[in-house]
Amino acid sequence: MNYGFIGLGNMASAIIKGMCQSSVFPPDTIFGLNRSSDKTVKLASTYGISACDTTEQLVAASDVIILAVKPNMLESVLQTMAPLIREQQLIISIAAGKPLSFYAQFLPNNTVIRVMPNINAMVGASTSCFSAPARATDAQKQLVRTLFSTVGSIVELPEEQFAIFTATGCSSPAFTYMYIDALARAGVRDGLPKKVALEIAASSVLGSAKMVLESIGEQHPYDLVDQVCSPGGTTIEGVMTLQDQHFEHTIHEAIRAVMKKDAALK
Ligand SMILES: NC(=O)C1=CN([C@@H]2O[C@H](COP(=O)(O)OP(=O)(O)OC[C@H]3O[C@@H](n4cnc5c(N)ncnc54)[C@H](OP(=O)(O)O)[C@@H]3O)[C@@H](O)[C@H]2O)C=CC1
Ligand SMILES: O=C(O)[C@@H]1CCC=N1
Repeated sequence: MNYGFIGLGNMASAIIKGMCQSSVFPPDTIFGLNRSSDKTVKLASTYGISACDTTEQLVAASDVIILAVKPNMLESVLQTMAPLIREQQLIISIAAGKPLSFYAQFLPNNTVIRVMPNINAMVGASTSCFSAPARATDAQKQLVRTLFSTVGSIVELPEEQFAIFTATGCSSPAFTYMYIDALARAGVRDGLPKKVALEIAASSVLGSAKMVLESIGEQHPYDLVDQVCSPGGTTIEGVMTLQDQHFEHTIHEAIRAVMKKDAALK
């Protein structure tokens, strides 16, 4: 089975890295095509994947085609692909916003599966989901699970939940990076070197995420908050300041803004 990536930016590079580092997907089964050739050349030399110069070459070589261009490039990519595609080829798209019905306009005879990974795929820690049409076979869905398991975890969701998964699972790393940097910056103000402050903040966030994951169903996150807040202590001052400053509401509004933009991409 051969795999062809169209678009070799941040996400495709992360997925190709995961595939090549697994023992499941040999590099000689992976093909790549990018608008500018520098990224193709780099991935070919780093991982040993095959570089394609044209859509014709990539489509001819691939059993599974992974679309990893920005949503605004999809229409022209799909128009170029449509006359070249064979019915048995599986299409996987990781683009935000575009529903399965969008792809069916261009490729009515092919199975298209939407996958939403996140940028933590770069370190093998993506939280991913996929939505498949009724026509998708169990083997096609299993292939998607196997492929994206090389860069983290993956669950199947109904397409109605794809946008909120994208916001809470795949846009949120940006918010979390901002939070980590804000903690570190505050540490710098009080004398910590930035590198040390970042290590402390990121490590604390990692541990906190582990605590939440290991207590789901047993303790509410606010039970954990209460365990940090000593009566009359220091942390409660920070917690109440965050509440006064609408910390939670700000996060909710950020997710709402992501959802609004996602809907506009359709
Ligand atoms: N970044 C993220 O956190 C996530 C992104 N996504 C989705 O993944 C997709 C890719 O995002 P990301 O990797 O961040 O974006 P990038 O901009 O890093 O990568 C997109 C790549 O597509 C290439 N490209 C553009 N047009 C064409 C074309 N016609 N043929 C071949 N290659 C083309 C670009 O080439 P060039 O080098 O010339 O610019 C670029 O390398 C998007 O649809 C996004 O919604 C999904 C989950 C998370
Ligand atoms: O910002 C974006 O459009 C993509 C979708 C999820 C993360 N990044």
